[in-house]
Amino acid sequence: MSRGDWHKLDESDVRVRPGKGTRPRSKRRPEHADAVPAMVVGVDRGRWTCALDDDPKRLVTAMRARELGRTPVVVGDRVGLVGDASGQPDTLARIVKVADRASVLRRTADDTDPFERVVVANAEQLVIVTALADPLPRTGFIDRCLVASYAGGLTPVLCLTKADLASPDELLAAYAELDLVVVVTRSDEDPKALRERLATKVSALIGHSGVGKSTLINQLVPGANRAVGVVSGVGKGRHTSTQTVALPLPEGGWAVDTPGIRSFGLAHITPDDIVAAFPDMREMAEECPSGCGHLGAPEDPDCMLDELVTTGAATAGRLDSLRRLLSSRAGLEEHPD
Ligand SMILES: Nc1nc2c(ncn2[C@@H]2O[C@H](COP(=O)(O)OP(=O)(O)OP(=O)(O)O)[C@@H](O)[C@H]2O)c(=O)[nH]1
Ligand SMILES: [Zn+2]
Repeated sequence: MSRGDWHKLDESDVRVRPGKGTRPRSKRRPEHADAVPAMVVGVDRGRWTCALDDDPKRLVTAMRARELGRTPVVVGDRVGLVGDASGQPDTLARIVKVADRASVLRRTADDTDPFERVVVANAEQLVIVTALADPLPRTGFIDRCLVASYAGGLTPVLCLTKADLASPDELLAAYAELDLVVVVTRSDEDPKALRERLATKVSALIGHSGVGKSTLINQLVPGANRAVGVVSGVGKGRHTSTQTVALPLPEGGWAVDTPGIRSFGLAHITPDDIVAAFPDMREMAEECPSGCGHLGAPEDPDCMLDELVTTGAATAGRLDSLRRLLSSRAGLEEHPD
């Protein structure tokens, strides 16, 4: 908002980002000065597998301390452990602290579900795995993943698999204006570019069944033994694993496999959450009427983002790309994935 506009301010103009799950929790917790730091790498029926000091060789099984109540603790969470953290068989540590999250990959059961679940915490990247053929790529799915990553504070990486079957050119053109990191892979070649992209970082991988995500993870993580399924019809495959799990990369960092997650409800995300991820647009969006959905005419005829194109600050293609993402959020009734 420019200075001259101050007199137009009303309370609804005061923009407070709705931190939601990312807000620091203020619940009173006992101090545990002796707690040791660890990262959650797996969750199974009330037991959390944690890597002490992020070391994949020092795994400890833990339970959630009573004082944490029902605080969700998910893969990627940075926790503090007390009790027996030796990792010996039949020992159990206790999670007494959960650090504020730097990013969250959330989902809801569908767009109308008011309950959102964090599925991965603190991932720096979201790798959106999409096959170029068999099954055919779905831009609706890619767009929804992009929205979820922008809103959750993750950097999206588009990974186009099965390049031996089809050319990536059409998809690359469709996403060119978004400045995405794109890597193209095929199973008969080492995924070097992706490997380099993931090194030392925590990255969540998401993709429809059959796109080759398990094949990729097996290439990236020796010994991961992710079951490779058989594609049977468009987007259908065999599901062998359903647990989200962080797998250690030989280069350092973690690949978080999210086998059960193939869709996102985006009900909790506002248009401003998405625009905030576009540094060249967010300032202008502050000039928009309050409640602007930034879609442009006819939905938002007074949206100021068109001004960026008029003045040459952004290309029409880039604004169109942003608006396509915004409408993938707005199109609540259409939920193809
Ligand atoms: N032609 C070709 N086939 C591939 C490639 N990558 C994977 N496939 C095949 O695609 C099928 C599905 O691969 P998966 O790795 O199981 O796919 P996924 O995404 O893990 O699927 P789910 O295990 O069902 O979640 C398998 O038959 C693979 O052999 C590739 O780059 N090219
Ligand atoms: Zn607007």
